[in-house]
Amino acid sequence: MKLVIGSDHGGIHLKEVLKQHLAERGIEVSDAGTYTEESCDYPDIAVKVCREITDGNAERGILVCGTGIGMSMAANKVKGIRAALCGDVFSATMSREHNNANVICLGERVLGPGLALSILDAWLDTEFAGGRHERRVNKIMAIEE
Ligand SMILES: O=C(CO)[C@H](O)[C@H](O)[C@H](O)COP(=O)(O)O
Repeated sequence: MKLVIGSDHGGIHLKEVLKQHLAERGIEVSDAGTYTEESCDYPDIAVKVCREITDGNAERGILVCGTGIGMSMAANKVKGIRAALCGDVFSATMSREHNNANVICLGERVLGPGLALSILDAWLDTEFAGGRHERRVNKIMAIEE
C-alpha cells in the first residue's frame, strides 16, 4: 500500500513519529509537507495530500494538525475523499470497515504518540466490509454530484 502524509506546524512532530513507524512496518509513504515548524495553513496541506489520492498517486492519506479537526473539514471538501477524524482505536477500525475512509486525521495536541500509533495501525490493517456499507458509502459519494 502506498500512503501520503501531511501536517501543518501543529502536527509536524507527530507526523515524524508516524513516518518512522511506517518505515519500520515497511510501508511506503510520501511526505507532502509541511517541512518546518514555521506556521502554515492546514487547508493547503490537506488539499495537497488529497490530490495525491484522487490523482491515483497514493491509495490512502494521513493528515495531522493540532486537533485533526481543520484537516478533516478541509479534506472532506475534496471530491472523492472520505476523511475520518479518529481519537480512538474503535473509531479508526470502524472508519475503514463501515465507511471505507481513505484519509485519517489525527490531532498532535490531543493524542499521545502511543495512542496515535495504535489508531494508525488499526486504520491501516482494517479492510472495508462492503455489503450494506457499500450502499451507504455510495450515498455519501452521491452527495458530491
Ligand atoms: O486546524 C486545526 C484546528 O482545527 C489545527 O489544530 C491547527 O493545527 C491549529 O489551528 C493551528 O493553530 P496555531 O495557533 O496557528 O498553531
